[in-house]
Amino acid sequence: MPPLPSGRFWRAVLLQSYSARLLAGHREASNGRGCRLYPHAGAEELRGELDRFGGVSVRLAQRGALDHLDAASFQRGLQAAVQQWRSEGRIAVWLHIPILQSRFIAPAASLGFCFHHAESDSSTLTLWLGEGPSRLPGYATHQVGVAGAVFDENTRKVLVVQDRNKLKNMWKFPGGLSEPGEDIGDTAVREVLEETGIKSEFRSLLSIRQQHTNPGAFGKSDMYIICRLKPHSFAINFCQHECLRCEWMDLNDLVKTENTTPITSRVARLLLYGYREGFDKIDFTMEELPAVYTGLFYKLYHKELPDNYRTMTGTD
Ligand SMILES: NC(=O)C1=CN([C@@H]2O[C@H](COP(=O)(O)OP(=O)(O)OC[C@H]3O[C@@H](n4cnc5c(N)ncnc54)[C@H](O)[C@@H]3O)[C@@H](O)[C@H]2O)C=CC1
Ligand SMILES: [Mg+2]
Repeated sequence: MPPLPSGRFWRAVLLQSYSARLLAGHREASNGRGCRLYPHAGAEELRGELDRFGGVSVRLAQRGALDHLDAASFQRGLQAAVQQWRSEGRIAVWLHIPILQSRFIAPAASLGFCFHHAESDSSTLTLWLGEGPSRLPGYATHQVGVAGAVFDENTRKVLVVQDRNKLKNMWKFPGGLSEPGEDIGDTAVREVLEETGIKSEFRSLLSIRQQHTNPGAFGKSDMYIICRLKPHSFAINFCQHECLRCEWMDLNDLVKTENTTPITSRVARLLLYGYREGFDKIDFTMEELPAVYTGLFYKLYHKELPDNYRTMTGTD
């Protein structure tokens, strides 16, 4: 074995393979204390960083040092590293594995690592090292679907579709799954356009349904949000892949029909109430506000109130 670095460097790691040896190191990272795996003989460097909770995050390289490392050597090296992290009081290890290095998943799992999540090109495994049960947060728990109730106040008609791939042909509002980073209102407007060809504008949020272990959500929970939209065009050109039928239906007819889903029926009644009594009675409107994180903004949805609520300081 070659001489090991001393001082702040760790004393022992070792991933040994035909051509690569990796040495786990310890150093001051630019943003605080960090951990680092140092390769030998030109193999690519692997880094780990400490997070603010006392966990260590290791990102395996997409290519390079690990290409020639076999699973057994990786497992020995990881085991030594875990022992070191444990002795240093680290509370957890986050191991990010690019999809092309997936052969290291099984050896990590045999050391107690579990999947935390996977994206299209990588998976993230975790190992809890702290006391008691793991306090690491889970990954995404819900999918978000958004529908648009496009209501034309002039004709009292609302836009409805029937899905093509359903066992029962029920009327519902056009909608679909939100994309990462997409605002709720933008999803509603986009899905309505894609499914029906109708252009529209976001007005308010009407209802949120939360349903668990949804079969269409890969066993996760489903948030189904219905927005009120105002139409900007009226000529229907619906998506043949997703929809069987699409039409402008009188709101009274949608309220009365049995050929609809319970939630569509309920929201149709909500719309009718808003139409009669004023939409301010049913609308959750949106306001964009600056987040505590510099440069970021968020959308806040709540019932519209008289302006003086913004400056109220107490109950008097
Ligand atoms: N109660 C209601 O009125 C209904 C509410 N929803 C809600 O709408 C949201 C999802 O909307 P969607 O219109 O379903 O999403 P979407 O508009 O994003 O469309 C999903 C597309 O993926 C396709 N697809 C789904 N699973 C597939 C698979 N395994 N293989 C191949 N293609 C597949 C579908 O045919 C469809 O074309 C959810 O939040 C759900 O709860 C959906 C249907 C009815
Ligand atoms: Mg859809």
